[in-house]
Amino acid sequence: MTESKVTNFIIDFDSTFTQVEALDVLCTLAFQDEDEKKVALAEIERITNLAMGGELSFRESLESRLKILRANKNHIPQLIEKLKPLVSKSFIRNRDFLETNAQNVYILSNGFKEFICPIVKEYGILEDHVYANTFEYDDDGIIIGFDKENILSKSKGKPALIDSLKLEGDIYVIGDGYNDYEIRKEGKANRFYAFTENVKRKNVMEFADHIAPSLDEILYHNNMKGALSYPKNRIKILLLENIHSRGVKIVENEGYQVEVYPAGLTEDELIEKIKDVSILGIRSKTIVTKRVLEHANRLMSIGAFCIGTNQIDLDECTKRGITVFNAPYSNTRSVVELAIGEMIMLIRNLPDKIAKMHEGVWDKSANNSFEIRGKKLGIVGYGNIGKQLSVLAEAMGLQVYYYDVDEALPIGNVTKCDSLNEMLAQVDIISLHVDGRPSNENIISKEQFDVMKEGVIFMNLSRGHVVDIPELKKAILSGKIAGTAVDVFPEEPLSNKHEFISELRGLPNVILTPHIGGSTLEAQENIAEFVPNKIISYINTGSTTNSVNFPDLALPKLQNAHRFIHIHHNQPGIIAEINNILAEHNINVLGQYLKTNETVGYVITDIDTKYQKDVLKVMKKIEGTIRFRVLY
Ligand SMILES: NC(=O)c1ccc[n+]([C@@H]2O[C@H](COP(=O)([O-])OP(=O)(O)OC[C@H]3O[C@@H](n4cnc5c(N)ncnc54)[C@H](O)[C@@H]3O)[C@@H](O)[C@H]2O)c1
Ligand SMILES: O=C(O)CC[C@@H](O)C(=O)O
Repeated sequence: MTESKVTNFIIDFDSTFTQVEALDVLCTLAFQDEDEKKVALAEIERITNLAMGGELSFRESLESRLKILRANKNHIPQLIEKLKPLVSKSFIRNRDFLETNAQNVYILSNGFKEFICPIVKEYGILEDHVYANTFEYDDDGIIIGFDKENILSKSKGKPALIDSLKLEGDIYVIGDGYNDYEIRKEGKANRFYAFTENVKRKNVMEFADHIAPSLDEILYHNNMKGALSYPKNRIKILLLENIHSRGVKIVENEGYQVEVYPAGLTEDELIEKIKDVSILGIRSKTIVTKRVLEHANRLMSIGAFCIGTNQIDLDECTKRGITVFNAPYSNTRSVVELAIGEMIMLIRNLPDKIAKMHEGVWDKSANNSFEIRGKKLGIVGYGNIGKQLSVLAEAMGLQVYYYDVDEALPIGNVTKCDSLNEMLAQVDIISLHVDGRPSNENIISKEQFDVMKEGVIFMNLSRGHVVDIPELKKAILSGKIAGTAVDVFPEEPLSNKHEFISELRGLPNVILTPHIGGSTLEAQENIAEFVPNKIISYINTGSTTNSVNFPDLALPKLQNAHRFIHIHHNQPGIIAEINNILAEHNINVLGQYLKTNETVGYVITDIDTKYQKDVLKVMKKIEGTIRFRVLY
């Protein structure tokens, strides 16, 4: 029989087991007056940080803090109730681990047993494994000090206490403070994990054997079974192009390692960055090419924080088992509002009138100024935006015509056209809302401009490459087009610092906008909520609902089961092989879900939690496997 090696975990309480410093919370209870509370809190925090950073002896800090506090016995039960929901998230998640390993888990704190014991007890931690100080009270129950004989009330108390315990096996310390590191420094522990889930102290992290943003990370690092199959902090997410802070918050709260960059990246820059990235978030500027994907060994998912996904090589993503999500509806209204505003501006000749006013020219006249009411609007691309525009335009008295390559049922009284040219020939205002598929390059070129009516208003808020720009310029200069609004361009600057170069600059009655059709705060916030939630759901459950390139599978929450997620090339026989392997390993299947598209098969199998782990290797080796992962 092989002897199992014992590992003892020595866990700090304040800001490690719980998210907060208990004495700070006690302070908020002890002071009724808000101003007094503020001053006291700031002072207590200052002293705590000095001690945690190793700049003040622990005893001095404790004495000063208790003096400021003036708390009493009656505050302790209230404090316990306040602290209970503030246990660190990863400790709450890993209650099973703490309970199962109670014999080797110790709390070692310079805090006080009176509030620590009732809290950690709920996580299976044994009362005689809690080492901490105790309060001293006066006759009125006011806290006046602490037991000065307790080794933990003294400087370097933690290493001395560990020494006195004479524990067998390895000693791993988990804490956020310098005094936790001191145990390792004094040679009384084999390893020190700087715990950063709640606070990050530079001068503690620099001494750590390992920085642990969660308890999950520590368990994973030690090959121990925790609540998560993979610690979230190991999942790196790169968010480019100034994604709204709401989205950044959501992924940070999920525990991912997040890097944010305000602009797009060039192909080479992205290749450099993508190597250790598991999730990439972009908007319309960053082009995700096959070459980029060849360097993206860890990439699981891409979030397009917009509608268009033409900037991503979707086929290559699918072949590599990378899911892509977008926000198909969040900014549609913003685009429609801009289109309505611009058609009014253009038909009234406002861009030129406004420019003249800024030059001091008062040009009051009705010449070439019209209402949009009663005019014919032609919409190219009757999708989500095109349809919404048609509804608003009709409500404003326009007669709406549309042309779409796909069968699209008309809404309201709009007129469907059978060909693009047929529509272009009869309308007064043209608005493009097609998607960015490569075959849409220059769908509006000389031939199309030629069939348009004289003095037409022309707008493109879809994608830059769909319009032949030199031909557009000719049509503007010839007077064929009376007003133009362009929001999207074949070449767009990578960031706000780069110059916008276009031959459309300086032309008459032309509105040029920097691809802001969807750039309203409402839209950006909606997108920043929608996309991360889709990705998180994919990572946590395997659900691919609304994915742009993957078979659509909405999966139930995982309960008392492990989930095998198998992505493979769509070829015959794989599902049979998966099931043969499961049968050979005597695995009890609780549920199975399968969907395929032309490129990949996506099979989810929920199984009983007890199984021989060697099946994992066998599953990965099935011929045609692209990716395999397990969730629990
Ligand atoms: N300017 C911006 O900031 C901004 C904001 C959001 C969306 N967009 C762009 O607007 C466009 C439309 O968005 P959506 O959400 O309505 O997309 P959508 O996919 O819902 O609709 C596009 C429609 O265009 C049709 N279509 C494609 N090619 C066509 C062609 N050659 N001729 C006629 N019809 C064609 C499709 O069949 C579809 O019905 C997309 O290109 C999107 O990227 C731009
Ligand atoms: O915000 C962006 O960069 C892109 C907006 C728009 O083109 C979209 O596709 O949604």
